[in-house]
Amino acid sequence: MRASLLQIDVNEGESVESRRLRVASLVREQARADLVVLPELWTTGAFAYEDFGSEAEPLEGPTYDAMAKAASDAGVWLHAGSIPERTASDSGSAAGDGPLYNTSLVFSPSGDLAAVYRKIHRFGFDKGEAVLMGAGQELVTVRLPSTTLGVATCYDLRFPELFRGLVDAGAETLVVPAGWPERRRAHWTLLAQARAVENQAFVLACGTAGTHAGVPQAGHSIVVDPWGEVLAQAGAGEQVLTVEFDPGKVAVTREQFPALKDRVLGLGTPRR
Ligand SMILES: O=C(O)CCC(=O)C(=O)O
Repeated sequence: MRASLLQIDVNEGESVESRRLRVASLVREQARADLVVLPELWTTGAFAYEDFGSEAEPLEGPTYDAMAKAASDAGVWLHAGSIPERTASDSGSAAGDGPLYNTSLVFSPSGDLAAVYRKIHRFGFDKGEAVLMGAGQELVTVRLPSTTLGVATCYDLRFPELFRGLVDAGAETLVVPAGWPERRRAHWTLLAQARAVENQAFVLACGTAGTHAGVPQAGHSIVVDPWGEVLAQAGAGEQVLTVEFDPGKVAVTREQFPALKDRVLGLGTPRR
């Protein structure tokens, strides 16, 4: 399986529209890949909180259209990263009045929508995304011909129980688009390796480059195998990180070192 992670430079010097066009043409150039992965909130920038409202799109908005077409033009599975999604109000009366979500879109090689994942753990504690966006409620896996993807977004990487849920649902390749900041880059690499080792799964973690809203981005997108080995890691700038890997290695690793089978569930709370 050949995967290309597109570590996009997200900065205010480029309009959302130009970036969308540029990213679509970069996706089209990856026709030799089976799977292409984009970062979190690459239209606005994950820290550009002030733009979330004005740049939010309905699910089937301009980014959806551009990415569906790019996926089918290239004939690739495309995890199109995430968009700030504007939902309809609960009453359904006026499209666009409901909560925002940090929503990931996955397209099949024919450009059909294969999955939608709304980020479960919102970043910012009591500000930023945590107050501006709603929380997703559902774990999402996507069946590809050679592997099952489990999808998560950025801050989700810190919550191992989410990944265990994905593994229980059959995930073998964990895909994590992110807009991770440079100041916590060490955590990014460490957590990507930890999620791979503990779940005996591939981790494909794709971040952004550049600086937006005054926050330098970590870049250093990373691909880790089920044994925790780093197969490839990007540098700091915009980069296409391409790797080939054998998805069959997940089953082999889980068979040869069957730690997942030794899980003890329902341990409860410690006795005082
Ligand atoms: O957990 C972190 O350090 C970064 C998380 C983040 O930037 C995000 O989820 O947007």
